[in-house]
Amino acid sequence: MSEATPMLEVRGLRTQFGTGAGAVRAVNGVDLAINPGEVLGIVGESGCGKTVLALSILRLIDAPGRIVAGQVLFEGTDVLAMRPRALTALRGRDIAMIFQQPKASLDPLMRIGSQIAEPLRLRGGRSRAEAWREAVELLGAVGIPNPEEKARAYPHEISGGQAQRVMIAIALALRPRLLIADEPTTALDVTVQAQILELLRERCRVLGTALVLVTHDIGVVAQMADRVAVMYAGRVVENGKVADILGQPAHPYTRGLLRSAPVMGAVQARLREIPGGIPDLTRPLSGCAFAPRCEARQQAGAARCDSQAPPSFLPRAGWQARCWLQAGAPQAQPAPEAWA
Ligand SMILES: Nc1ncnc2c1ncn2[C@@H]1O[C@H](COP(=O)(O)OP(=O)(O)OP(=O)(O)O)[C@@H](O)[C@H]1O
Repeated sequence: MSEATPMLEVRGLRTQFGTGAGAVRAVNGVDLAINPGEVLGIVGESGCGKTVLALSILRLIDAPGRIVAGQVLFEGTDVLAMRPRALTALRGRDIAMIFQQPKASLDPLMRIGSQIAEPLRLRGGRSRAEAWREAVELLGAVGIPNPEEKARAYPHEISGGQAQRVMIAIALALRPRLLIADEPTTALDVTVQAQILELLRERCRVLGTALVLVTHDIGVVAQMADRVAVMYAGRVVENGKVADILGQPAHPYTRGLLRSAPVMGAVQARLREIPGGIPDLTRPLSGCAFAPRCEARQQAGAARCDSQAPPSFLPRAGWQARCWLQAGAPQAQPAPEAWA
């Protein structure tokens, strides 16, 4: 962790889904911290629990899902214990969220200007005219051409990229302290993805909003984030500064992700997928969840990997990795209890 006091702390979070086959442990003991104004990337393969973690932070998990343990402390107050009224006030005003499918998140029957103006009027105390004027300004700030005219358009009249720009304007209209963006560019044409990410980072920087960016693409993390949490099978397996972790990953899973994606313009001869798939999350794990796919475990023949879940080690201050065999293990110290 950096020395800053975290704005949001997730402690021991567990979210499960009841299914006929047993409880899916989608988030299985996550600890995380987000500092004011920083960009935290959450990365991992499909199904490793990123979306469920993001939704759990805002208590947006529907049945058969249930948060079964943990705390989500926003500026010291546990979101999981908040009463409905406080929770409603928190969402959108303090913490906002944007999703993968911008068009599905917009109201098809409402002009886009009104969709931005509404929260400004109802929750930001603006008059109708002020809210509309600000909505037009915000459309301009997120790069919508002819914002006055576009404010009167309906969602079906704009492109997917423009819809995501509108969602960013809506999410940031009330200047939240934290924005959670779940794969915000996955549904968009590749040509606009980089522009939208750049816009997101720029708007958050201007407003001093911290950003949690959920992505399966470690290249996006390299481009955007200050810190990264790498998730595998419902857990954070490595967590720290992007420069440390992408420069010298301690966890074999992080190394596998890096090998399977082009990063920071590095010239790579060949991309290699990590063989195998994520484990069945209904089964209790006896050792490291990644052990069956882990090259380092195969080379070292470490039986401990199969029988004991690794605690967090600290390769360096502010850097945690859950691996018995991590690079630099001799210097690595077990993490304090809160992170173990
Ligand atoms: N409603 C649900 N019922 C049962 N299982 C669920 C439900 N929603 C999610 N899961 C399971 O929880 C696990 C984590 O899913 P999650 O969507 O968080 O993964 P992800 O890392 O965000 O992947 P993706 O990038 O594909 O969205 C998966 O095994 C998924 O099948």
